[in-house]
Amino acid sequence: MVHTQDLEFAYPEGALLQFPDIQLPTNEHLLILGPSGVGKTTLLYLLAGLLLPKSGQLRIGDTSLESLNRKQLDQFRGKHIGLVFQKYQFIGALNVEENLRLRQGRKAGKEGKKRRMALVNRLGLQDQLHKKVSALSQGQQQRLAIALGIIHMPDLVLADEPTANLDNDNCEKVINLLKEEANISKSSLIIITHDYRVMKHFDNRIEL
Ligand SMILES: Nc1ncnc2c1ncn2[C@@H]1O[C@H](COP(=O)(O)OP(=O)(O)OP(=O)(O)O)[C@@H](O)[C@H]1O
Repeated sequence: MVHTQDLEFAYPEGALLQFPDIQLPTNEHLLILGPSGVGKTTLLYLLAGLLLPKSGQLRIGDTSLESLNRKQLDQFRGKHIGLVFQKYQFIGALNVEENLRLRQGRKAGKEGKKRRMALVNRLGLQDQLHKKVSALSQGQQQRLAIALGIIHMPDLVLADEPTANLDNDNCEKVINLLKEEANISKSSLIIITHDYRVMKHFDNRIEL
């Protein structure tokens, strides 16, 4: 469950950004739409605990993020949140499988391998496992970003502009993959975008 109330943020010398309240039950999906510059990425960073609000409350599951210090926030994010970012979070020196294994952590073991293989199969990346990330096509990198955001079965997946630069066909595919994978992982899903093509895929929407 994601719950925010009266969230406000201001960059140094920037205007005050105020965000509508969010109430998202477990396993549900939410689309946050808005034009460029309105504060979408800032809200996503607040939800991920990467920025701290000026005021307001933010709860994910039973945890109030404002009660955590930096280190606890990092630990909480690593375990409970999955990020699918505009700028991909790959380690270029590693191949696809190594990137995924690193994200899963040391304890993943046999179950982790099963999960990894099932996920890459569903995302059509099974033949790319031993390739360096830089050798993947843009579409493959986009699917790897989804895999990295969800492989650890987080409570909440946050996706920032996942359909940017995609044609209509790939836009549909990426949204469907995100929704399907979130359902399989029993993760709540929040997508932030200025891409109004995505609107029809979500009943639950907030406009900034
Ligand atoms: N690091 C920063 N320092 C100062 N101001 C910033 C910083 N990052 C963003 N801003 C400003 O805060 C506002 C919100 O930015 P944000 O990136 O959250 O918008 P956005 O809706 O995600 O935009 P876009 O769709 O173009 O990515 C904008 O006016 C932006 O110029």
